[in-house]
Amino acid sequence: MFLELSQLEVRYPGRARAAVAQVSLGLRAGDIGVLLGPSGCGKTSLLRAVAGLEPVAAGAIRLSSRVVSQAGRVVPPEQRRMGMVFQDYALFPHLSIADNVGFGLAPLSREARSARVREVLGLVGLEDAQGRFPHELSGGQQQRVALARALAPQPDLLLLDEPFSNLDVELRERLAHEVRGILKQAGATALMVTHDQLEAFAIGDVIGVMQDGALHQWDDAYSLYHRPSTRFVADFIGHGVLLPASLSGQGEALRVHTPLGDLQDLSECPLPTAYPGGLCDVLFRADDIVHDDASTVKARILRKAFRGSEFLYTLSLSTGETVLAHVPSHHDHAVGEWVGIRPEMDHVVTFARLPAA
Ligand SMILES: Nc1ncnc2c1ncn2[C@@H]1O[C@H](COP(=O)(O)OP(=O)(O)OP(=O)(O)O)[C@@H](O)[C@H]1O
Repeated sequence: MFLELSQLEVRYPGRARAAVAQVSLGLRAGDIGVLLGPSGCGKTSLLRAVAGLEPVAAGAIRLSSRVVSQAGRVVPPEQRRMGMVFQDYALFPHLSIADNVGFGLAPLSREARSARVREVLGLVGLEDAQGRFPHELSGGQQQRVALARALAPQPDLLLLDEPFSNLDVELRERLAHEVRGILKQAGATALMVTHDQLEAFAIGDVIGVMQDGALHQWDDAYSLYHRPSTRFVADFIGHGVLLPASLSGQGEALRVHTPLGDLQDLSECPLPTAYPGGLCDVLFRADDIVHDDASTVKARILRKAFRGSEFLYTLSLSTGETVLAHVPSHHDHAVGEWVGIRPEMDHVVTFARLPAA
């Protein structure tokens, strides 16, 4: 692993709870990692610790197997060969784009510096902007300049702190895709913080979901969505609900009884002995529920949200539970109508029931 965090803990004076608690993860060279989570979950504290801007209370941060942070010892940021991109671009307003990008290249000769500036501005698609000033560029262009400036000295690791949060929602996801392309072309290893899951999915090879300082899962986007390892991840990523279910039998006779009927495809399903009395909760994603007029399971439409090619229906079952379903938008039913639905899932994701409150 290029970047390795082991049992990392970050604490602030006077705060009883750790801002980052026992986080372990590894990022391979050339990979883009993303830390995702709600406000206050500790992602910025973790990024700042990796940058060397925050001391660590316990555990260690290693870069290329060398310890750069542990309790009582922090290699300063300037000795870590890292680049940083912040949400506010932090460009120098009185310097031209070329001078902004060349700022960290002082040790190079004038020729080498301007060649490198041209090269990285080419990488971010702004080779023609060299002589312009930051205020003459759009927000998205300024952020690409900030990226070029961070990449210019060829850092070992690039850290990005909510780099798109000052941009329009539509621009964010597009820029995230573009930045991914740029980082891959530069062969950069990067760690980014965001609270926006579409951004995280667009840019990350591996994504960590954090809550209350803890890292719940460090995985690719597909696994976070389809194989969430905790209830929090299941709830935080994508649309879905957890419904009470019971497991019975084993082998071919293994059954999952749910309010939507018995589930057929049981790959990855634990045995009934995994839960007391075989009672558990099962995750139903909106795309696990198919609209089927022939189905005996009926649900009433509570709400519907138009998403272009599909509707996101919120449905109430006759048993009282609420489920979500993505339905192609040519099936345009009215709120209050009863429609047939059936589950269609690739695999079953189960969690232990929460103790009754
Ligand atoms: N300098 C500080 N001093 C004391 N407590 C802090 C400090 N910085 C952050 N915290 C606390 O540490 C916890 C984690 O904060 P952090 O900024 O890392 O979260 P975050 O996930 O990045 O949130 P956001 O998305 O809102 O920036 C929070 O409870 C926060 O109040």
